[in-house]
Amino acid sequence: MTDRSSVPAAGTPDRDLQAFIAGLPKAELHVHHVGSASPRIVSELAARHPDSKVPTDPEALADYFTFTDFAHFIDVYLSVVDLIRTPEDVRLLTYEVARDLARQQVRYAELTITPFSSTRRGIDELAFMAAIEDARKAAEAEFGTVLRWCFDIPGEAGLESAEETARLATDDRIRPEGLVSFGLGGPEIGVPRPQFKPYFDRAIAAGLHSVPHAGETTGPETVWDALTELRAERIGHGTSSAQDPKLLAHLAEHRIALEVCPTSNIATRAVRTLDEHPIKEFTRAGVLVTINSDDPPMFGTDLNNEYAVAARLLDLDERGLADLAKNAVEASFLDAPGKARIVREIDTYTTTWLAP
Ligand SMILES: Nc1ncnc2c1ncn2[C@@H]1O[C@H](CCC(=O)c2cccc(C(=O)O)c2)[C@@H](O)[C@H]1O
Ligand SMILES: [Zn+2]
Repeated sequence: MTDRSSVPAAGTPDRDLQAFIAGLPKAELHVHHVGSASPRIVSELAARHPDSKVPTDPEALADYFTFTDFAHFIDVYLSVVDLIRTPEDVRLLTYEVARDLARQQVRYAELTITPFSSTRRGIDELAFMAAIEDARKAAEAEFGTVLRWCFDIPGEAGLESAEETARLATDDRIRPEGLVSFGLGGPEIGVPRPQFKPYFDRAIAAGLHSVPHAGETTGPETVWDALTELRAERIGHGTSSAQDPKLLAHLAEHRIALEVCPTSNIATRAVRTLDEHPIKEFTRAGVLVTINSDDPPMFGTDLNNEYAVAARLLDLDERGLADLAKNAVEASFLDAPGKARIVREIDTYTTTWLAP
């Protein structure tokens, strides 16, 4: 067995609670498209492209997905991005991601996609949009899981990537029907958030929600920048918010949710250990916490495991877990009837589970 000691095992030894989580209807708000490629899909694509340094053997892949720091994680991430070369690769990846989400009883997911990374590698932009939309519609019809898109700027790739992402997200002839939000990802160090303000302004004017990553690998000032300059409605990670009580109070007062991804933070070494993760400080301050998986196969996790980790860190029972699932529904960009339907489902499931 490959050593994955940097990644925590399942968060709780309580089998009943794990079974409850497995069946709990959920919403996933922070999960990356390419970062969700299963080991099977990655191996298959790597075998198809022997020039790639990505291993084809699943055992070797687990080793390959062990990261020394955040920069190393991004290097590895981009080597997987390099495997996706045709619209059919994009369609297959998207459809398989939806299948994995459906298996975990995820009813609704906002998937972060970086279209710049694909168009700059030569995939035709309209064929790219058609591929994700085709997969979205097939997944909804076949699995009942509703997918929506967040297009993110890979900030380290510079303003050229911001311009391209804004163009693809706002041009009516190109933007896909499932697009609901606009994001910013990649390394934060040396990539100040305020420079992206004009692009977020354009996306917001076009009706998109603002959901940048911030405070994952830098301090709380980055989260403030995301709020004031990029008009963030939710924050990706926001881990360092715990260092600033005024910021926590602001997030709580304005119901700005944090998209917390505990195992990701350990795997990329943004946080040292799970026990040092500030999630408890967030809930204590009254911040709306949502639980997410980020890049699940790369971090040896899935959304169900993230709920198990949260149950341990926050000492939650079934009702507490159901409340976490409802937080994600509340913070989602689903319409009101859609939210009410999933909340009802969560309540019915929980009541039935707890009935004597
Ligand atoms: N935990 C995470 N935290 C932050 N981001 C995360 C996380 N997980 C996944 N991502 C993704 O990583 C991408 C990074 C891509 C990037 O930096 C880059 C730089 C230069 C060139 C190119 C290119 O494509 O040519 C790409 C982001 O866009 C984001 O979607
Ligand atoms: Zn992320």
